[in-house]
Amino acid sequence: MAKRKTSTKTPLNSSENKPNIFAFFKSRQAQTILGTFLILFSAFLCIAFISFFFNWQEDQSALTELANKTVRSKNLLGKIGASLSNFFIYKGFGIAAFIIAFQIFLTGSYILVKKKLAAIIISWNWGLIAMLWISISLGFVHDNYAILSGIVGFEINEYLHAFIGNTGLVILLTFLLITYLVVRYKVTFDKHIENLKIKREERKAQALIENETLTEEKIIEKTPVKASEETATISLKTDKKEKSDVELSLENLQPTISKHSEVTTKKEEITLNVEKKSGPVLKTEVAKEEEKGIEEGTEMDVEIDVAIGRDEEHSTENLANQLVKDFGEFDPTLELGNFKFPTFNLLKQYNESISIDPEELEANKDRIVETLKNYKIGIAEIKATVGPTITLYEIVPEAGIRISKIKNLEDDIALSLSALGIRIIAPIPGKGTIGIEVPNKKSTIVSMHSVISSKKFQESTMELPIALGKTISNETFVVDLAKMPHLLMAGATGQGKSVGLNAVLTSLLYKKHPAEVKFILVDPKKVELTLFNKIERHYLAKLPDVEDAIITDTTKVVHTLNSLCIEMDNRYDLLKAAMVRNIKEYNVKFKQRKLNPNDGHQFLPYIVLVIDEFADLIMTAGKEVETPIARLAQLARAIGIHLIVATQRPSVNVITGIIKANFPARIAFRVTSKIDSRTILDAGGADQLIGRGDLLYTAGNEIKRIQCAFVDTPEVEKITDFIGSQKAYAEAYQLPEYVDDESGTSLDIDISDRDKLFKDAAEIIVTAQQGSASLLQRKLKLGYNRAGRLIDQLEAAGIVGGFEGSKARQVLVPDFIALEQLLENEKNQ
Ligand SMILES: Nc1ncnc2c1ncn2[C@@H]1O[C@H](COP(=O)(O)OP(=O)(O)OP(=O)(O)O)[C@@H](O)[C@H]1O
Repeated sequence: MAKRKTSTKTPLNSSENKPNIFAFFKSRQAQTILGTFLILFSAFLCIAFISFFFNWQEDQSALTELANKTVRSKNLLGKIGASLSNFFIYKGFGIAAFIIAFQIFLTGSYILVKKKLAAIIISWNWGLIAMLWISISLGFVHDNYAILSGIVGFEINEYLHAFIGNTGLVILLTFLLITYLVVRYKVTFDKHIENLKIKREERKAQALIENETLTEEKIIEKTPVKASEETATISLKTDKKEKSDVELSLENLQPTISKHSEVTTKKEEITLNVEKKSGPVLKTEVAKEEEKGIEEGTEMDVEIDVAIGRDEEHSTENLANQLVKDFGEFDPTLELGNFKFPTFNLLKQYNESISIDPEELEANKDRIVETLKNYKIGIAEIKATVGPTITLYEIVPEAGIRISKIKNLEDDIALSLSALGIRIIAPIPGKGTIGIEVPNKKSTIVSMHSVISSKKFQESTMELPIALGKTISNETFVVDLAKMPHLLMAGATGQGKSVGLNAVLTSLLYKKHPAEVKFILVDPKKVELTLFNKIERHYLAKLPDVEDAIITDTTKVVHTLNSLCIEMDNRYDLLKAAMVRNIKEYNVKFKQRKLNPNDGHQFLPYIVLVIDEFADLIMTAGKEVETPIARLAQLARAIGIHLIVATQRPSVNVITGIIKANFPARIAFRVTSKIDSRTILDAGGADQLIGRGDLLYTAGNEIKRIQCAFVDTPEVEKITDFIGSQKAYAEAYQLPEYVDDESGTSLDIDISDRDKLFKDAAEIIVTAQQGSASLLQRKLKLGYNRAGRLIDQLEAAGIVGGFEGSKARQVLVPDFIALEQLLENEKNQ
């Protein structure tokens, strides 16, 4: 029973299995197998075809005896390869038979990537047509080589030749080729004709744009004829862009086009797609244009976009460029265009050839060697470099000797050498040697003349170059004050500090035009810097309504420092408005006329604040000077304010931590104790200097020993006379006004006690209708305290409302007339 049941079910199962076999052929597995087979078969054919071209004559006998095992074929793929090739090439289409291999490959790939059957059929159609055409053409060109055209090509060619002759055949083949290209690849002549037209129009438009100037643009906007020309140009460009989009899309879609007649409809669809793409972005504009009755919305939208972009570019760039073209770059030195820099002959020349007695050298060497030997330090090598005031003996100790041992023996070695000013550098940074600096018996003066006239200084491109003196190897030492960015100088009395300051100032006078740098000189001793009074209207900066440009009074120093802080804030505002990071970039932009002077922009000179005898100031004014100095030192570098602070007493209560932290560049002349040396340099050594301009310089890392250039008072006098006798500015550079807290009174309500800028402030506040202290700070160039006090007075006068936290105060006076009335009424009361 059971058996029967099974047997009855079998036919049913077999009928169900049938569609399953078909299903297998339809499955992806079968498709993958078929696709792979076709691709490999195409490769097989290709190899066979290529091989056939080389061996077809020898293989003829093999082809006739296919079944005979002993007859071998020379074809790489044997007899099968040879006979397939013979069939497709010789008896078929010649060289064009490769298209068959290619079509098989394409079919295999299409199956693998699941392309539709229709696509495969279309591809075969085009392939076979191309194969036929090539075969006939080759038959025509090489009628002697049947292998190239195959028998099919050869025969058809012969047949056609008999009917239409050679010329007819050429015409027919050309026509067929063009038809093929036109139908298959949509090659039309109008595209080329259009391209030619567009190119010509573009050239015209380009010429038009190039000729446009700023003024012409304005005319274009006003004149409808020219405006339409511009529109025409842009629409032409747009047309071209749209076309290329369509072409691209068509190419991409080509394989799916099955009939020639579909081409036109497809093209329409694609054009629509392009419009849809740009649609959402420009939707509102489309609506606007449609309202105006313009049919082709997209084209107009793009036009508007392009026009806006171009206008913006021209208005900003061209204005600055045009100004530079018309007037050249802004020249800050123009006002004193005839200013002459001081000449070299104002500086005294000394005999500067370094001469050292060889005996002295030898004796020093012997003593060094001997002294070190006493401490059991062997020397492998010794080398001497003779400088203007000292000679450096470089020692390479014997292997195994610890450097710290030599360092510890510094005092003993100095004693043995019985000379002042021995400094031991163990090891010399960057070298593996130990340096012992020994003063020369006869020192040479380094003249200011020699350092100023040196190539290094004259050709320097630094912002604020300072020729400080000469190094131990007799090279001119030039540093940039702008990079330091602030300098601390210390040294006991009579060691060359004032000469050092003069050297710094002289360097700047020789290199910088009065328009480029301004000095603020603070000299509590009242004698050192007085000579510079003569160049007040050229190089000095001072507070308004102050008699002397050189500041000697402590209260004035406090005012000046606070005023500098205001100047610093104002400069930062200018830099911010100009969107630059530092004074250098700002001035470059200003010179290129990219900043409008009507917006408050002006060329900014560097400001160098020199304070001699800083200790005196700290003793008398304390925190009052320390706070603004620290603030300036912290922030002023970017806006071109640089400080040079000199002191006799480098003790910790003068050079406080906060000052020290902000003055990375330091110069130490000879000091009296090691502690002082440590305070100024964070290292010993300054106590070992020999004085008379012998100094140690550090910019935060390595310490360098320099012989300061010597500039005497008569020389400085000559220089200041030379400059002072020339045409000057009307007055010294004006610093912003500063009124300190104490000068205001608490009785602000009293009209007579009001700030003298009260009326100006009231007018500014009423005009702007905004009661803020920062507005006054900006407009009147005031400090925060004074602006705040003015606001209080305005409040007391009933011009602005009460304090409202972070919000600006309310302005209670609506206009100028009301303000005038209010102030008049006050007076009458
Ligand atoms: N670079 C130098 N080369 C040669 N001699 C120098 C040099 N610098 C200073 N001297 C000598 O040292 C003397 C004192 O120098 P300077 O007046 O600069 O000292 P100072 O440190 O300013 O003293 P004080 O603090 O008392 O004013 C000068 O008169 C000069 O003779």
